[in-house]
Amino acid sequence: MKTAIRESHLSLRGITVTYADGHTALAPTSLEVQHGGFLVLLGASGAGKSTLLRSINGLVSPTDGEVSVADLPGGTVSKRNLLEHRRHCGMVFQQHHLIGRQSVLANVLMGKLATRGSLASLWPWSKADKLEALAAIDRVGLLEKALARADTLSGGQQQRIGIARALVQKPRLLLADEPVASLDPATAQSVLTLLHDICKKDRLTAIVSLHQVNLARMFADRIVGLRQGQVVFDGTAAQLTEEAQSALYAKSSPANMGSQFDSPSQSKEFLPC
Ligand SMILES: Nc1ncnc2c1ncn2[C@@H]1O[C@H](COP(=O)(O)OP(=O)(O)OP(=O)(O)O)[C@@H](O)[C@H]1O
Repeated sequence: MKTAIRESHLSLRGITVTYADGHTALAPTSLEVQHGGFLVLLGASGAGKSTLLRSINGLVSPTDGEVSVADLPGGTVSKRNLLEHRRHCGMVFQQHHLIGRQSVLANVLMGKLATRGSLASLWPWSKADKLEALAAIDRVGLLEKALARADTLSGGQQQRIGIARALVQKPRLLLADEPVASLDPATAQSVLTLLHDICKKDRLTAIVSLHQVNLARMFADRIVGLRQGQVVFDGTAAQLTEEAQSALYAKSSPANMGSQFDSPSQSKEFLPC
């Protein structure tokens, strides 16, 4: 087990999530995630992709199991080191979670609160902080928009700013929950290309949930397929045959999961990690 933790960036062992209403969204799930990999989570709506991502950064407390991170003091994520874990864990959301009436720069600086604590927002940002935020905005190609209101940007531009906000945190692990779900196909591909290129250049470990199988095939080093809370596929894009893809999105429920999974995914409130 120790060897696996040393070689992996992230180890999930028997992570299980049953929500307060009795829904088991994630059956016991174990995964070893290697350093610097670009792992894509696929699965139909309600399969448990967001639940898995949120279990990793502690936005959801697993009912059972543990998450271990190679470079985290203590190794296993617990209440004691959760904040430290989140400092190194950037998150990109489907709906950006930008504050529309604030400037792009102010939104990106929010990413620094993960490393400084929320009280930092009570004091003016230092010049060094602003320069770092501007550098992150430049990396996503939107420096000329730094002083524009966030709500004047297009959806694709807003998602680029969401990426810049995660980057300013200097994460080691980047989690992205359907980051391109609300974009048109061409914009989705260009935003995902940007995210992929940055992760590779900075050697970030990335776990990205997607609905677009074609994009997963294009960018993933590894695809993990979830179906009704269980891992039913784990392999490369080449190994995801048409048959495996059909099985991943098949409608019928596994016998042991019951009808609790028939309801559509509910909307959820996310918080930055
Ligand atoms: N807070 C919650 N309370 C109860 N059930 C929940 C909660 N959040 C999610 N669920 C349920 O858990 C299951 C998995 O949801 P989850 O959002 O993880 O799936 P998903 O694969 O990310 O779906 P989507 O692609 O639609 O976002 C679904 O049945 C969903 O309704």
